[in-house]
Amino acid sequence: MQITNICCIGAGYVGGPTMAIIAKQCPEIKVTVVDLNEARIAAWNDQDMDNMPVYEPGLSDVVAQARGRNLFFSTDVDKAIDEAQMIFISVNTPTKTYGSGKGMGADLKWIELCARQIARVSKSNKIIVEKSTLPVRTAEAIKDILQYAGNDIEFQVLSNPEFLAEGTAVEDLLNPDRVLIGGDSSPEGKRAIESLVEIYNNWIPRERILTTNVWSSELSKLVANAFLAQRISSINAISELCEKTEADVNEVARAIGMDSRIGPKFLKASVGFGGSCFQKDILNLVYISRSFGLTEVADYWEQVIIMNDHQKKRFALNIVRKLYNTVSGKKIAFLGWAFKKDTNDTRESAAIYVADYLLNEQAELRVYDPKVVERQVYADLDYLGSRTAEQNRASIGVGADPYEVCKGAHAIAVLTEWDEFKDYDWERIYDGMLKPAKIFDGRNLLDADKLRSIGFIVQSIGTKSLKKQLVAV
Ligand SMILES: NC(=O)C1=CN([C@@H]2O[C@H](COP(=O)(O)OP(=O)(O)OC[C@H]3O[C@@H](n4cnc5c(N)ncnc54)[C@H](O)[C@@H]3O)[C@@H](O)[C@H]2O)C=CC1
Ligand SMILES: O=C(O)[C@H]1O[C@H](OP(=O)(O)OP(=O)(O)OC[C@H]2O[C@@H](n3ccc(=O)[nH]c3=O)[C@H](O)[C@@H]2O)[C@H](O)[C@@H](O)[C@@H]1O
Repeated sequence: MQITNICCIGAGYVGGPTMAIIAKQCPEIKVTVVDLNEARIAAWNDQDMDNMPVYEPGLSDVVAQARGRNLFFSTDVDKAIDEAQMIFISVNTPTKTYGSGKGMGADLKWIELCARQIARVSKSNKIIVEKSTLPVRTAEAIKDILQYAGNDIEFQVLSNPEFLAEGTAVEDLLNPDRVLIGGDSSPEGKRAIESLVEIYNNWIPRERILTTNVWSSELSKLVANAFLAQRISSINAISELCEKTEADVNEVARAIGMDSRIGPKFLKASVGFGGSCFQKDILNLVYISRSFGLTEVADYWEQVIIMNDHQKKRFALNIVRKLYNTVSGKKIAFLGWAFKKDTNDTRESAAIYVADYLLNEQAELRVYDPKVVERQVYADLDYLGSRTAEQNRASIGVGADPYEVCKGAHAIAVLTEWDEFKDYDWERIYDGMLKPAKIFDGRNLLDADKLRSIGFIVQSIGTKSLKKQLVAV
């Protein structure tokens, strides 16, 4: 089927950028992105590109090019469903916070609501595309709901998981390693797969478009994220060993990464991975494995999360230890709050958990992040529920000037690897701090030797310098 009208339910970090790129690359297809969240849709439609709800390098240009031509953002979900031949479901699938599977399984209520709405509104045959990350066999539930709608409409359900990383979404979407499409092996299923292949084939070579059965596609997405996160937990585990042995984790990562069987990517030791997906998707994998009675499999993958939690806590406790075992009333400046650079997304950011530990120790925190606004920092802490909103606001401040944020601080903690941090006037920052001025670099981002020559005491993750500095402290 030649697709000329697409709708995407969910205008978030995936729905927005993904559809913007399809609209850019396929000017003959009308793409409508819908969401229940009116403020979000208004922000996507804002003429001032600085107000876009998702910050991604290069995205505002893509949206500016296609919006109003063949890319539309709307809250009229029914109308968009009715008109579309192909409907992407790109809604949130967070970890469940209640009932059975609480804290482990994916909450699929928004997926089910979409399926019911599609079943209710549709008057013509449609291809439904799972873009959200879903537990394996979710397509079965979606099919059930659609089939029992009783309206004699033919629905094909495809799985087309998204592999973009935030901060590089535009680049990843324009030039993906692969596109994965899972579908039925029936003639109708194959035709549906082919319709989606044709869309991607407008800019992605056919050999990079992989087609599989639905279940392999659904499961591959969870597995890809689990493997990526596992590499980070592996190198973070080694970072702790490096600190005890005077090995340098950067050197170890380089040495092992040059083995082509291991490869150099995703070996950067850090304060711990964050983001909306790694933890949720691994927990989901663990939950599914346990539900099949696969205890060893579940335990194996759960360790990736346990190690990540340990790394975040270890970083925070180290700050306390190096500030003479108390941070009560001490000012600590946070550089970065986003879960990685080049995004305004803070979901599951390591910064939130490090802040929470330090606030429990009665530290006074000041935060600077180039893209995260004050209300988001408060919302993230309030969501944890560790203390009241008033208490959070009394002990953490957010500033728009990094020099002001660092002024009078006992220590600086680098939580996000924003490039601009490297280029600051570090002598000026040093002059404004209490002495000894300490930097805890959770991203191994800064030039530690240069900072030391200024007078800072620098603690990086997994480097021998940590031990040497210990002696100095
Ligand atoms: N954030 C990322 O980088 C990636 C996310 N994913 C997956 O994509 C999915 C979406 O993730 P994000 O875009 O980050 O989530 P998000 O939370 O940014 O966006 C989801 C949007 O769906 C809307 N929504 C929920 N139910 C709705 C309904 N019934 N009708 C209309 N709109 C509805 C919400 O209002 C929200 O704006 C998740 O399953 C996630 O695991 C996959 C790859 C990358
Ligand atoms: O399903 C998803 O949501 C996406 O999850 C990740 O993308 P994302 O979370 O946006 O960003 P990553 O670059 O993977 O970084 C995740 C976290 O790991 C950290 N990280 C990454 C790499 C590394 O070597 N070390 C490290 O600590 C980052 O700082 C960040 O906190 C995957 O990389 C995407 O392929 C996937 O589509």
